[in-house]
Amino acid sequence: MSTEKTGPTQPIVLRCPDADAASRKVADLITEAITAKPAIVLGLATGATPIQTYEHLVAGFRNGRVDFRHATSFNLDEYIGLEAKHPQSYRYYMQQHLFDHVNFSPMRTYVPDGCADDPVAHASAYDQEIGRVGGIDLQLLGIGRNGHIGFNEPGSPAASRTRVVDLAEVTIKNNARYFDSPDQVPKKAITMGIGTIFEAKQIVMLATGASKAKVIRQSLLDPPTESVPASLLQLHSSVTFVLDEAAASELPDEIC
Ligand SMILES: N[C@@H]1[C@@H](O)[C@H](O)[C@@H](COP(=O)(O)O)O[C@@H]1O
Repeated sequence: MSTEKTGPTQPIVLRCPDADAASRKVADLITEAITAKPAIVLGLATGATPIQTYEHLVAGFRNGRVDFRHATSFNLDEYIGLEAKHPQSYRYYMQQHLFDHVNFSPMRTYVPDGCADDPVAHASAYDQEIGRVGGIDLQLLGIGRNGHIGFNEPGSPAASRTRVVDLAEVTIKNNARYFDSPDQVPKKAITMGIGTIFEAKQIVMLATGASKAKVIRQSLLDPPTESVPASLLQLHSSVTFVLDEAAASELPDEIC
């Protein structure tokens, strides 16, 4: 793996041989951050991509390398209309892949409530809660094929806050693989805003697989634009893209 600042862009790019190495690298970055600040505030992501990272963190917890006792976490997003016990809810995902296996205090794992009576008020309270604990120290991100981060679809304002959003057609189609049929995919979600994400002190973007290669190239090399939300990350002062070879395959050699 090689490390280098990219030319015209701000992010650091770490290119790893495969998805497992990239996932392990992200788990190591999170472990180092928790070791440096046990009462860390983490921003966490869902999707297929970070599953292996969570597996490495669970293994690290079991062998005593990482301790979540004093940590707090805020997840990026949740589908509107899915209860915590719905197998496709992001709360369920987080319990299944991380929270049920490590020693986070259950009082300090925040995921937006997709069944809140007043989702608009809930989203705004979620944003305030992040501020109340002092902001996110390290935010983990994945990326949608259209460049979305969290559920900030193309066109989301750079200054947006945690809010209720409509999912893009392509996102509904893509996420349909997790549901019995496409019409079961919720059409709305609560997501941290791009402005909320930008307040994190450090951001780690994990992307693996050839299906992410084009949007990774756009995000790192094209001028930052709200049409590709992840490209706005070029404007953040502390972003690391951790990529496997496949996701990095459209980047010029000099970047990695
Ligand atoms: N809201 C999530 C995002 O936070 C995630 O980054 C993205 C990519 O998912 P995957 O890792 O499965 O490609 O999909 C979802 O829509």
